[in-house]
Amino acid sequence: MSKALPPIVLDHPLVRHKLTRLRDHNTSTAGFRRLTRELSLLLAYEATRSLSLVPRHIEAPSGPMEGEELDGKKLCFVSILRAGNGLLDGMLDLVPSARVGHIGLRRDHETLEVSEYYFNMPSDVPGRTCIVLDPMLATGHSAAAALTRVKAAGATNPIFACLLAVPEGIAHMAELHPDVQIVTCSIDSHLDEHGYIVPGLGDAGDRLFGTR
Ligand SMILES: O=P(O)(O)OC[C@H]1O[C@H](OP(=O)(O)OP(=O)(O)O)[C@H](O)[C@@H]1O
Ligand SMILES: O=c1cc[nH]c(=O)[nH]1
Ligand SMILES: [Mg+2]
Repeated sequence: MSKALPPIVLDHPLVRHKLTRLRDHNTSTAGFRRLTRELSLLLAYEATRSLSLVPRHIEAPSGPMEGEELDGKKLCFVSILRAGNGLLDGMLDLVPSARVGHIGLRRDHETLEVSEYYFNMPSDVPGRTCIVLDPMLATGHSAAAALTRVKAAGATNPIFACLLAVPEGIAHMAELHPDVQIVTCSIDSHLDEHGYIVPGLGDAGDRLFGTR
């Protein structure tokens, strides 16, 4: 089997500070949303590091110069519903021209298997770099299912960006998608008996949308 790409972990004081506030169960719904948006902007900065550039000639105030611009088609962010939507605004703050796809995946609380209830991608995915978004990489079933769909739609070199990952989810992705670069703000300790990340931040969707 091919060797999986090692995950990239953001090691920055701002990320660690904001992540601690995010994990705090006293943080309000509004605070959780704001912190998720801020963290996703920092995540976008790292997740887009490998994008390629082409030369671009411009007239600077001091005269002509060879600058650079992003190569190829516009980026596509793919949100895994619901909680992936919490990462979208920060990503779009940094890359406003990106296209957006959505994949609805529901995790069964007993079996931890996922089922798809929605799929909507831009029509011209082939040749686009897709960054799949979900705050949580727990068992990895949701991320792996989403990556399978995004690859089938023709995405080139897809990337997976999350706030928290655990070794179990990273191993599942390494088995099924060793070519996918994972970018995360933290690798937490383990999963509990209900498939929740420890220490984690609770249920990301519920905290973002105030549903529990
Ligand atoms: O790695 P996994 O074990 O698959 O778990 C991670 C998934 O669980 C959560 O979604 P959930 O099913 O709770 O849906 P929600 O976003 O609608 O709350 C989370 O947002 C991920 O999509
Ligand atoms: O800890 C977890 C695991 C899966 N989904 C969440 O929202 N939180
Ligand atoms: Mg949830």
